[in-house]
Amino acid sequence: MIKIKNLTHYYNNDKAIDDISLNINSGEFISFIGESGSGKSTLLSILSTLLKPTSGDVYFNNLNYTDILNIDKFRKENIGFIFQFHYLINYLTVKENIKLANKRVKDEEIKNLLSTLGIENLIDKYPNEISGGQRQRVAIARALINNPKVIFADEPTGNLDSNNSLKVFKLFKKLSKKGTTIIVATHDKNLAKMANKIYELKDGKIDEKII
Ligand SMILES: Nc1ncnc2c1ncn2[C@@H]1O[C@H](COP(=O)(O)OP(=O)(O)OP(=O)(O)O)[C@@H](O)[C@H]1O
Repeated sequence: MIKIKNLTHYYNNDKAIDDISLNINSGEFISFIGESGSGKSTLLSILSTLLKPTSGDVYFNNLNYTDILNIDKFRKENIGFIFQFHYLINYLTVKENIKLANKRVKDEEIKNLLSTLGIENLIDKYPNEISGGQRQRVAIARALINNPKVIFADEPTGNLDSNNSLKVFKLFKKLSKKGTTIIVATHDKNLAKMANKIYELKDGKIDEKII
């Protein structure tokens, strides 16, 4: 589904990604681990179309990223983003925040999704009225509302306690079993183990495939 060929990225003269080639199949749950600065965020930014690599190619179902004509449409149709910091809008309710991703979505669908995430009772609350773990689940709901084919999650549990972190990774596992491709960067080796495959990055290279 995602094919990475000889991907290299420099920030000025510093090499952050060093000639990575990799294939990711549809429905796979992949974790990238590695020390701070090893290149995880850079790699996820490139794979999720947010950053153009210095050289190399990324294909999504054989479509080269460089050939995407309408990037907003492509992202909306294919990609869900989850970051460490949730970026919810404080003056919008949970429901309104989710509607930002899709104005036409029905309230019923939002309710169903929130219910799978165990937070249906928060639908009319504002972000500052709910906990950090709940906010992260709202951000995940927002990423899921368009049924993306692939979800990119960069340190999605970085500000969550272990219980909420586990819930998030269990949800990823469930989604991948239903066919969504999940690509996560995390520092947490134990959580990373819930993926089908773990790749360790070192100095911008894939150092080791753990599973
Ligand atoms: N915007 C930027 N400008 C310059 N250098 C950058 C930039 N972003 C990252 N880097 C550098 O690129 C390398 C890889 O960083 P990256 O953030 O991808 O690693 P990471 O594994 O995600 O780290 P962390 O776990 O701390 O988020 C590091 O040497 C970092 O300093």
